[in-house]
Amino acid sequence: MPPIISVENLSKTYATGLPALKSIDLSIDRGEIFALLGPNGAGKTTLISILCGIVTPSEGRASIDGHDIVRDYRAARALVGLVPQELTTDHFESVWSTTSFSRGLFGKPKDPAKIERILRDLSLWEKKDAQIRTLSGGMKRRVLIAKALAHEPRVLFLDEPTAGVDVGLRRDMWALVRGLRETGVTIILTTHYIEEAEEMADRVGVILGGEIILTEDKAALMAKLGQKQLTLQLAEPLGAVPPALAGHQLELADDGCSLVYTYDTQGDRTGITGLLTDLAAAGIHFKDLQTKQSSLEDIFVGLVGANR
Ligand SMILES: Nc1ncnc2c1ncn2[C@@H]1O[C@H](COP(=O)(O)OP(=O)(O)OP(=O)(O)O)[C@@H](O)[C@H]1O
Repeated sequence: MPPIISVENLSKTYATGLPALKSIDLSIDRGEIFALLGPNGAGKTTLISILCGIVTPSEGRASIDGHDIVRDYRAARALVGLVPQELTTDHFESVWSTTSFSRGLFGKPKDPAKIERILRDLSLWEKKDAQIRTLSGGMKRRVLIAKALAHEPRVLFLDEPTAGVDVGLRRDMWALVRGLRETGVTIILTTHYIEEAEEMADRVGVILGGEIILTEDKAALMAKLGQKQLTLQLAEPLGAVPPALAGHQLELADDGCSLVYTYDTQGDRTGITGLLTDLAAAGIHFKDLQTKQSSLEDIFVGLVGANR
């Protein structure tokens, strides 16, 4: 099946002369949850805004379910729901009317049962008649999601969906997004919370300085996450790794006081037992040890640092 979103050679230079996106190529499959990670100013919102028809690209092409986002704007836009980063809602409207109005904007016939379903799924039903200004920040964010879903989009863009949201609500939001995916909606989210991408995404893209520097399946990332390091603090410093230990993936710290062993937590065998046996046989004693798991955050920080 062709990808639901296809982006080719997409660039954006703002009137200020700033190149916010540089020749982006990207394909998003139907039904996947794709997390777009990147530091402030990397170009995430610009990319989403172009795909939603809010910002015009300077170069290149993008299509949503085969509809070109420029030439076939209406058809492309009708397939998309956008939950913006900032809380922009009409404060004096009720939850019900603002959500129903959003559906009407896309020319969809009134469907109170559909709106009710959306509000119930978002735990907003009890608040359907409340003015938006009376809601908490977390509820307002859910109203934005309700509005974005009102016209039954096939693709949902969530720009920083859980910024400023407490931990409990963040987990609720994750469950909600997973539920949406179950209904066949493709989800693209931007986030600064690496944990969020780790928790939810099928695939992760890293954008930096307007360029996508990596897209990878979460499974592949998990293999990277599976790396662990065991650091052994030695009782006596060493000048070099003894030849008897050459078979192990060991590195000696510069001061010779610790040995670092890197291993794969997802492998059948970590090799730790063999290492400890060989260390004892070589007469090497250690006074302390610690292990450290590399997280998606470590990988992300490493990637961003290496590409700056
Ligand atoms: N309307 C605009 N005019 C000029 N420059 C802009 C405009 N909008 C964004 N930019 C610039 O384009 C670059 C990319 O911004 P963008 O908002 O896409 O980044 P982002 O990755 O979403 O950042 P954040 O994580 O801070 O939301 C930034 O340098 C920003 O200052």
